[in-house]
Amino acid sequence: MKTVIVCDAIHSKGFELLKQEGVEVIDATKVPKNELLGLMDKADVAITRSPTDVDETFLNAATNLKSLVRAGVGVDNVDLEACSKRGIIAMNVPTANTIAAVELTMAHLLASARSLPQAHNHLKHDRVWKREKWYGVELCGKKLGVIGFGNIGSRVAVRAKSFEMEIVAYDPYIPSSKVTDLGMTYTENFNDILACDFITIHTPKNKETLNIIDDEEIVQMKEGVRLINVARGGLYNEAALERGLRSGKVAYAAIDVFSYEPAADHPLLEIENICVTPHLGANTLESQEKIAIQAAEQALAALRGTSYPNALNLPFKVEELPPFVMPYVELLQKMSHMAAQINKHPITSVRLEAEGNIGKYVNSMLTFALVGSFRESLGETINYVNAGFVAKEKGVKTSTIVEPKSGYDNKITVKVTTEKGMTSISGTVFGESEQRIVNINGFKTDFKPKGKMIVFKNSDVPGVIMDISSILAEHHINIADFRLGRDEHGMALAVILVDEAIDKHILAKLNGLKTCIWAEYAVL
Ligand SMILES: NC(=O)C1=CN([C@@H]2O[C@H](COP(=O)(O)OP(=O)(O)OC[C@H]3O[C@@H](n4cnc5c(N)ncnc54)[C@H](O)[C@@H]3O)[C@@H](O)[C@H]2O)C=CC1
Ligand SMILES: O=C(O)CCC(=O)C(=O)O
Repeated sequence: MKTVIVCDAIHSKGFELLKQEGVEVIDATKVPKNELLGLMDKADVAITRSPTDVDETFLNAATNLKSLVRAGVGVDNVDLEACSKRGIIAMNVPTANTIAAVELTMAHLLASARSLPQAHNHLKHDRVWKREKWYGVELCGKKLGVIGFGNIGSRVAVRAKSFEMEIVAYDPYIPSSKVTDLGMTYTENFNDILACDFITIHTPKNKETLNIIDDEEIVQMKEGVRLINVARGGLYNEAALERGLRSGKVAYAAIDVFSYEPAADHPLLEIENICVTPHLGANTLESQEKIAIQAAEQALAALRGTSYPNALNLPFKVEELPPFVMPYVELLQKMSHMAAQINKHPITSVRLEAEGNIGKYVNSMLTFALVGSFRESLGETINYVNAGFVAKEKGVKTSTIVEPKSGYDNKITVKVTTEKGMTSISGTVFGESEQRIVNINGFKTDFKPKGKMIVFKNSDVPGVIMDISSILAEHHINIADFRLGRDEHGMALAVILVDEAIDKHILAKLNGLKTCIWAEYAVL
């Protein structure tokens, strides 16, 4: 039975879904993080949230892990490269908590304009009714700088615009029209953001965005600027923010996320003019239910091996490959697997050549050639995520090239080179999905890449077919199909499809025939 470990709290609907499907579920949501490691080797799939760091320590303990579902958006606490090296497919759940995070940002934006928590505490806890102490500012007519105009940032902007704010958006990775079509200002100049009255950030946390607001930026800001962060701690340098707040340059900060969490002892909590929440961006009932269901569905799909929704570390996006490419991809993996079976030596290079429209997709397709080539020696441990890493680690050279057409609308050729030489196999697809291997090592052929087959290279002299068939008959091996290709140098190459498996003794007898150059066996 397959096992899913749930490392952090998710809505009960997620647990129900997993249990309905009959998988073993380990509920580790209340297990301390140091004890969690002791359970990780049991899991095929793990579901995590922000409290669980998926780092080398976690992954070293997760010896059986095939997939990981981060039940949320941000993957700054998931070591994607370490996952890829281990062949672990990492997925996130990118949109289920968008509205929850957007609405919390709006709450923080309003709180920051009116010092809501401070006014609340003054009345409720200090029992002081002092209206003159709590003068705020209006959002209407003010400029809101939005850094990162993705799912959350763009929706915050739309809501803020309805409060009659003027929106200035900075996001170098989107077309400007995404902003301007909404009647907002797009800028490539970060200084335009620094000139705003309110600034909110909605980018991932990475090398580029860490400390994107630091002392230098705060110096350039307006006196009395208000800063909101519902994305990740550290995007605003926390020490710089503290200095800005203490000096009064920053009038107010509203912060949901911290560079370390839990952050109950964080220095920012000592500051008066700040509104803080303990990473509540995703914490609405609606969002938690949606995330848990989607995370469970993704975990189940991964367990079935049928799909990997929102996979983050596949070297290609399956959904971006047009349907006509899919049979080629499958054919390529089979051809590469065949090449590795008939040339069973350490692989030194894998080259993919393509003719026709299929040529546009050679780079994505290379992964499938690598998986096929390594399948023989590495079995199921090789997959689409780690194939590139394995090739690099083994020093296997890879290349792709688009060639002019040579008679087929589309043709792919994989050339697998080992210490003993190169094996070249070409294939094409007839109609929508009829896969055919059409050439092996320069010998024309035509057969479906399926079943048990002997590949036999020989001197093109009379009697060879009889010699082969009598050895096979002697061992009660039925021939299902026989395809012969000949060249102009007196050589021939036969692909003999057989009904029964060929063992090494039969193969040795075939190789012992006087006319045989070599004979190999492959199963597809
Ligand atoms: N507080 C919380 O509980 C939550 C926090 N988050 C955080 O919010 C972040 C944003 O989430 P979404 O909007 O869903 O992600 P998204 O991927 O839809 O949007 C991110 C945007 O940031 C932009 N971006 C990337 N690098 C940038 C840079 N250097 N400068 C400016 N823009 C840049 C991207 O182009 C993209 O448009 C997540 O990465 C996550 O860390 C998300 C959900 C809940
Ligand atoms: O609830 C969580 O795990 C945090 C949500 C979050 O920060 C995210 O989705 O990026």
